[in-house]
Amino acid sequence: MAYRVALLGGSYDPVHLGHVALGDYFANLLQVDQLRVIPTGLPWQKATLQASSQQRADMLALAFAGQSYSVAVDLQEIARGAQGLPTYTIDTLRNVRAELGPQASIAFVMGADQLQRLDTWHQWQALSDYAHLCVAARPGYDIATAGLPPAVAKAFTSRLATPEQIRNTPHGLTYLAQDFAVDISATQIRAALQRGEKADSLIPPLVLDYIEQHKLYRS
Ligand SMILES: Nc1ncnc2c1ncn2[C@@H]1O[C@H](COP(=O)(O)OP(=O)(O)OP(=O)(O)O)[C@@H](O)[C@H]1O
Ligand SMILES: O=C(O)c1ccc[n+]([C@@H]2O[C@H](COP(=O)([O-])O)[C@@H](O)[C@H]2O)c1
Repeated sequence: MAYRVALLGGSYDPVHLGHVALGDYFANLLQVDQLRVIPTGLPWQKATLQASSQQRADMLALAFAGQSYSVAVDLQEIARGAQGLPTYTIDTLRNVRAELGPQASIAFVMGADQLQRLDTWHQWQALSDYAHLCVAARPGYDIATAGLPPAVAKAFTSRLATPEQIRNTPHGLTYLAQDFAVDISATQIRAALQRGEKADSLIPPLVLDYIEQHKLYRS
């Protein structure tokens, strides 16, 4: 049987329980051999990040420690960022495809907020040449295809598939987890921490300890 991996890219400033739930959801749905979490290096569409690359990677490892499935933190985007190269998902997918070979099932996971702006991503129409696109609904973001840019709606709905089809195909299909509903964002957490609140219902305990030890997000 071909190798199966789900990729979960993000800024993770900081990682939160929404990310862990997202990883759990698709790791189980797709019965992956590995969940690969990939912190961005230079996320060109985001304002400056507060935590360093090392800190974001450290927090990710703590957040996903002890899951029942295999998890790896992939530092390739941080390495490219250190060379001054912007983080383009297409580059990451090309690298993972070259690493795992043509038969592996590779699923790139994102939230509904990113699907809504997928047509702004670098070479977005080529993403499906390398991976499946798996999207989770997110409170506050309309996932109905009528709310998507027409080209995204067309590309996404024409390739909708079942989890089984995604598990058994290398790339090119889409999936929408409409029942996913976790109302947590890193923006909300940064604001809470800045106000001196603990945000302990939103962040894994080991990540909260790390944030306190390193005095992150206080200003
Ligand atoms: N609560 C959530 N529900 C569904 N998807 C989510 C959720 N939180 C994050 N994601 C998805 O996880 C990926 C990484 O998200 P990111 O690290 O930017 O977190 P964020 O909470 O969206 O951060 P910020 O508030 O700083 O924009 C993105 O694809 C995003 O859509
Ligand atoms: O490739 C792009 O141009 C691109 C543009 C915006 C976002 N992304 C990716 O989408 C993922 C989630 O991004 P973010 O900003 O929500 O953390 C992360 O892996 C980013 O690198 C990718």
